[in-house]
Formats: sequence, structure tokens, C-alpha cells
Amino acid sequence: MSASDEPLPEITVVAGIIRDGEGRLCLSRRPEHKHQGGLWEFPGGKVEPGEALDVALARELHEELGLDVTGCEPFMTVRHRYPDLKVTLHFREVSRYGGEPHGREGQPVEWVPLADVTERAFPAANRPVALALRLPQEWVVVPEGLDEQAVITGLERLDPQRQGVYLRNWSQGPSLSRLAAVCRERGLRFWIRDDMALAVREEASGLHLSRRALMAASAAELGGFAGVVSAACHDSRALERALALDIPMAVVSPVAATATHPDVVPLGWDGFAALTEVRPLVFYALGGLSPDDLTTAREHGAYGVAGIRAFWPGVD
Ligand SMILES: Nc1nc2c([nH]c(=O)n2[C@@H]2O[C@H](COP(=O)(O)OP(=O)(O)OP(=O)(O)O)[C@@H](O)[C@H]2O)c(=O)[nH]1
Ligand SMILES: [Mg+2]
Repeated sequence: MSASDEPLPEITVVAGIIRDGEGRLCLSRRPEHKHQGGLWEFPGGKVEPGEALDVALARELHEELGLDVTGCEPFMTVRHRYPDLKVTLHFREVSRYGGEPHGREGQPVEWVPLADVTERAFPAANRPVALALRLPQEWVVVPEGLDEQAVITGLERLDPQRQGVYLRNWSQGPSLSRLAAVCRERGLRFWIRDDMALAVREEASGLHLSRRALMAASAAELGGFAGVVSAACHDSRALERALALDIPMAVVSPVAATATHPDVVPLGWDGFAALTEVRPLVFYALGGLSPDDLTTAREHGAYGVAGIRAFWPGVD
């Protein structure tokens, strides 16, 4: 058997997203002699056979940083194939800990402001995580049938820390400039549908491509956009297209049955997990969900949840 026939070793890793009171992130630098040596990382390490993820994370962060972790929740999961290794990386948000992190194995450890995180050199598997850190956990689609004032009232009630907004059919309407101005004033991240020139003009945080626009787009054109491009995906064909275009974010639907598309068979969480597995994108789950589904979504490969009525403020 030649070396190329040998199956790659596979490991499961858990790593912590640790923040201080100012929102800075704790990063450490991998020792030169280790796998992906010299690169920055979220502290953590290999999960032992039979070990629960939160137990493994608490153990690793105690060994490496001297921290006492008492609370953590799923952030996102990335599966990546290095030339010499397959890794499943479970990133978890560390919500409660005691102690001040310090490099107990001699490794450099730093608190890095969020805006500077992407300037650090990370292992290739970390790419979706570095982006997800800058994205909202809820992606709110403006409902149909509202008048402009009702949309503005809703936008003013959204929480810019946690929520971003997709202007969908308002993207091509006469109110766009006014709505975009409200978003910019509030620091609310917003996506515009299909039209890159409009997204550039309005300084949108993102450009969201419907299936038709996704299939027609070119990588050269999208590469000129400074914001985050996302794609509407219902199947593996669309996801492969998004990957080929180097699009970093996908909104995958429908997870559950929805009133918007009663004739479409929902993916279910298993179908969602199967579609998103091994694809290095930041995924949002859409379709019949509410903000309460975030943890379930994250356990199935998503970073965030998306929706219309259940996410829009002031609609009962
Ligand atoms: N901890 C951590 N590991 C990462 C990240 N990204 C990434 O690709 N990895 C990979 O995941 C694996 C983590 O293993 P590790 O070397 O930290 O394992 P460990 O702490 O148990 O160390 P040990 O094997 O020396 O006991 C490495 O192959 C590393 O290259 C990351 O952000 N954090
Ligand atoms: Mg480690």
C-alpha cells in the first residue's frame, strides 16, 4: 500500500472562544514544533475518547492557561482536512470562568481586540470562525406587507449586538436609502438582495444572493465587494456553487416546514447537518425557526439562526 492509500488520522478537538470584559479575545500561539506550529489559535486541544466536550474544554483550558471554566455553550463546529490530518473542531463560547489566562506551557497568550483578530495568521480550519466572530447570531428577514414606517420602527428595535437584518424586497424599493441610513446610524449590520452596486452605494455589510443571482454571479465581480457575500442555499448544488465562488456565508433552508413555502419538503436538522458538513462556510439555518433554536442550530453545524416573523420585533 502506498502512503497516499493510507487513511488520514482523524482527531476531535475542542477550543474556547474566551472574551474579557472589553470583548477582547484570548488567543495563544502554537509552539513551532507542533502541528500548524507558529500560528495563532483559540486555546484548546484533543478530546479524549468518551470525554464530554465541556469536560474536555475545561481540562484543556486548565492545563494550557490555568483557567477554571464553569460554563460554555456551542459556538460553531468546523470539519477540515489538512494534508496530514482530518480534524473536527468544536468551538465553544466560554461564558463563565475564573482566573487570568497565562501560557502554562510557555506559549505566548494575548488578549486581542475583535477588529484585530483577522490580522493574525491562523490554521486554515479557522477561516469560518474568524468571520463568524464578526457576524450576528440572528439574521432577521424583514417581513412582507409592512409600510416604510413599520419597517423603520422594527429596525430601531433590533439589537445590533446580536441581530443583523436582510432588507430582502426592500432592497430594490424607493425606501432603500432611508432604511439603509437607519441601519448605519444604529450600527445594525444589513444585507441587500442581489445587486452589488446598490450594496456598495449604501455601504451595506453584506450582499445576499438569491438562487438565480448565485448561479449567474462571477467570482471576479464578487471579489471586488468589501462586505460579506452570502448565498441562499437549498441543496448541495447551490452550496458547491457558493464554494466555487469563494462565498463565505450561506443561509440554508428550509429546516422546518414554513408558511412561506408550504410545498417544499423541509430538510430537518439531520438534513441540515448533512448538507453543511465538511463545507468551510458560516451557516445560518432558516425556515420555521425561532431565536430559541440557536443552540440546536449550533449543534447541527450552523453558526446562526435566521427567520422572518418569529424574529421581527413587535409582531405577535
Ligand atoms: N486548539 C486549537 N487547535 C486547532 C485550532 N485550529 C486548528 O486547526 N487546530 C488543530 O487542532 C489540533 C489541536 O490539537 P492540540 O495540539 O491543541 O492538542 P493538545 O492541546 O491536546 O496537545 P497535545 O497533543 O500536545 O497534548 C491541532 O492539529 C491543530 O493544528 C484552534 O483554533 N485551536
Ligand atoms: Mg492545545
